[in-house]
Amino acid sequence: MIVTVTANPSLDRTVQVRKLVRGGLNRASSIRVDPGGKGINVARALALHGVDVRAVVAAGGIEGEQLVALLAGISIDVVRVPAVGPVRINMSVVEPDATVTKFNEPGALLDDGDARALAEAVLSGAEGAHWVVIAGSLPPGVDSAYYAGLIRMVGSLGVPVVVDTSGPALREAVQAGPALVKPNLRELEETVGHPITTIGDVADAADELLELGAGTVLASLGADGALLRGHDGNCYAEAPVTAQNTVGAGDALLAGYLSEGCGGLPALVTAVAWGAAAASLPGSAMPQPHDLRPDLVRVASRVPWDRRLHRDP
Ligand SMILES: Nc1ncnc2c1ncn2[C@@H]1O[C@H](COP(=O)(O)OP(=O)(O)OP(=O)(O)O)[C@@H](O)[C@H]1O
Ligand SMILES: O=P(O)(O)OC[C@@]1(O)O[C@H](CO)[C@@H](O)[C@@H]1O
Repeated sequence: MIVTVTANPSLDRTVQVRKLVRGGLNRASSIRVDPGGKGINVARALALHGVDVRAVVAAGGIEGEQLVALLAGISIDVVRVPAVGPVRINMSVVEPDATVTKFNEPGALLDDGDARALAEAVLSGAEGAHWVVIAGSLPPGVDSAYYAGLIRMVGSLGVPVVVDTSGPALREAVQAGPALVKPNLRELEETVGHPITTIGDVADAADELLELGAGTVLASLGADGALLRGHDGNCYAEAPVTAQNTVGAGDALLAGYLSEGCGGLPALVTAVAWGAAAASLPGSAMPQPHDLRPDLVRVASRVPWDRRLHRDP
């Protein structure tokens, strides 16, 4: 069983427009709502592939009820900690050329009692789990050391932890020694404090995370695929697809990696297939088995260290 933790979930509202007019009236031609937040997305992707998964989520208000209702059709054991504040709504505006403009709310204040209840809900069901996945931002009111503390507590149960977060919480979480960390390019740059332009730069930044305390680094590079770097080596893979909406692709990548229990290159190949499939789907839809195109995944026999990265804004 895999346990995911989402301290700051969301309802992901995706609005399609014909043209985005800044300062003007934008009429939507279609909308969709997905249950969101990184840990929730990892759980959705795993459940769609038959993996036994529990999602522990702090979810208050009627938006929290809606979030749980949206998850009802998927085989996830949802453990809801009824937080005081309502679940946020994150909006993506999509233009016909697939440009996505995303607005993430900070989320409602999570008070000390809620944060403690969330940690207790994680710990009470973590023993014997294959992984605990801590993913997404921290909501207002929660100390940046919260994830680091949770990693240490879960680690003391002998359960490996993966973390995917951002800002000061990411650096502190890495120092707590998670088995795996999944940064994207922006998160790598903010953690090491300098720009990254090539795959070689990604490897150097990943080395800094390994030195800080991470067991392995799965760096997601958008259209450039992903680099897996550990103390005993590295591998690189990518899959060219026509992207429709990349929101949640990093969560699908991570879920794919975890679904291959053995790690290493086979897990990276699965991860990239799941990430590319998510990027080619609308909204923050997670891929199902029939969406996957493993035939598109290219594994580099030699990592192209000097290759310059495509960058999203
Ligand atoms: N345009 C694309 N073409 C092909 N594959 C893509 C594209 N965008 C993303 N991917 C795949 O999805 C993975 C995750 O993408 P990315 O690095 O953008 O994640 P992320 O920033 O963590 O996303 P999110 O936070 O929205 O989940 C990449 O490693 C890659 O395998
Ligand atoms: O604000 P955070 O917690 O960093 O990210 C939240 C979020 O952007 O991440 C998911 C995609 O990875 C979305 O479902 C959600 O809207």
